[in-house]
Amino acid sequence: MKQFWPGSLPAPSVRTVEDMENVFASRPSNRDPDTPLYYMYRDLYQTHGDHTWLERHHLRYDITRIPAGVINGEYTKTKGHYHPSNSAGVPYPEVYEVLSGSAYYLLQKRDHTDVILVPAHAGDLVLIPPGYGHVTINPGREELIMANLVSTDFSSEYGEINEMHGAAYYYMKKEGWVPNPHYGDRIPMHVILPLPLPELGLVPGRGLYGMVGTTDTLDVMNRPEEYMDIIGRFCADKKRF
Ligand SMILES: O=P(O)(O)OC[C@H]1O[C@H](O)[C@H](O)[C@@H](O)[C@@H]1O
Repeated sequence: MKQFWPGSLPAPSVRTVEDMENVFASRPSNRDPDTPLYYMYRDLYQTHGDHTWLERHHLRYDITRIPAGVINGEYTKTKGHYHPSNSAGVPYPEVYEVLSGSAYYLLQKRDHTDVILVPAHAGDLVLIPPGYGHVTINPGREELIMANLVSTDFSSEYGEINEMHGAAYYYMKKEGWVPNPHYGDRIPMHVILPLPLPELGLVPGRGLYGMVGTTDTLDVMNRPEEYMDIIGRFCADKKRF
């Protein structure tokens, strides 16, 4: 972690097998419920000036570590959640950066009409568009380390993902992508590659933390309604899986 975060890190929040048991394709019966699955280092800043800037812009920078692993045949992943809407009625977006390893970002529209897979590698930036629930899968053999910038003005919503036993697809070691039967008919899956979105300041090779304290348009995180044409361009670039 030292190469991604200078100095000390706060104690992480940990998701365990018990926290995740209802979102896997099958309940991980052979694992100690206290087994840690991933680690979230939240609300990070390097200087007091950065902290003030982040607070003033209602933003949070986090790092998450997802060790490689397979639980009951399924690759390790985050629990998954949706974001609520802001005062303009538009759900909050989020942006991720893969720091190390590789990731599958599985995004799904709240009305279950669309599923988008974004495969990403170290250096890639991935926008979670407003209205898409999201799960991050570690499909590799290496630990996945990723960062995110997100608004501090909301709490993630887990209810629907819990009720549906996870996202619309499970990524299994043997079978590959398996539709979650709780969603009924198979929802079409599309692929989008991580796209540079220079209008939002999202340019590959430039770290997310590098945007802290600058005048770049991280404004999208709290006022997505002002950037829907740019976000629409990202979503329109999808190819049938
Ligand atoms: O909330 P989960 O579904 O467990 O997903 C985990 C991720 O969620 C959000 O994006 C947080 O900002 C991250 O810090 C965290 O790593």
